[in-house]
Amino acid sequence: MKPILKVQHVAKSFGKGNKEIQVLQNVNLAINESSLTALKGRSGSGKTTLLNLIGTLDKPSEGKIYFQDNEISQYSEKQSSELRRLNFGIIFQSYGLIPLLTVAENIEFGLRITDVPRKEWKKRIEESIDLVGLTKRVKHRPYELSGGEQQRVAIARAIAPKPSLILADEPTAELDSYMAFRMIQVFQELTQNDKITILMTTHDPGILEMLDDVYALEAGKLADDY
Ligand SMILES: Nc1ncnc2c1ncn2[C@@H]1O[C@H](COP(=O)(O)OP(=O)(O)OP(=O)(O)O)[C@@H](O)[C@H]1O
Repeated sequence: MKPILKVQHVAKSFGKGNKEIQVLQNVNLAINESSLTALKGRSGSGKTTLLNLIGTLDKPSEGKIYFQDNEISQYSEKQSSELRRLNFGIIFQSYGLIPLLTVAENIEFGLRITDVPRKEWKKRIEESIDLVGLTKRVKHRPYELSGGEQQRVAIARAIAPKPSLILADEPTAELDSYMAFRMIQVFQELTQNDKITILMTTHDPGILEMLDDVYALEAGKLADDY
């Protein structure tokens, strides 16, 4: 199978001089197209930092990242935002929902910036809300929802445009074990039916066996044995 995403010898440090913190060291990954992969590791091991580098939200200090054979770690701000807009769906730990908009409007807002034709928006909104099981909450605003429901809206917003790559930071953190299982099943269906590649971070040992690949980060390095 062909990797859609390659991370080669990536290092990341923050700060300078004696305040420098080395967060990632010599990370190498090859993520296959249409696979569901997790990065696991303790809090502070560098999972979010690595996801941010892959999502072109930050640049590595060393090494290269390729998406569909393009070296995206070299992209300008403009190229990066275009790449994210058209190819990536990002689920942040903080959800990033817009408080004044309803569930459906939040998802529509996500679709607006993509190249999905307007006539398809309604169907995409309905489908994605149905997939995350929030049909009865369409007209609610984020503050009227539980943390887990908000997390599912963030998932629906990322999947509605059917991007090539979904990067999901702890997408099941707020969900109970049944709902976490359901969401991973949805991710499996997206990889199989829509050829979407999904890279997620997780702490949850209960879902690891549902994934195609699991990489373990330990203090900024990929563990040999995972
Ligand atoms: N902008 C930054 N400046 C300085 N240090 C940072 C910055 N971002 C992250 N770090 C440090 O990098 C380390 C890894 O953080 P990161 O958020 O990637 O870990 P994580 O594995 O995602 O943790 P968690 O599971 O708690 O989200 C932490 O020690 C953190 O303090």
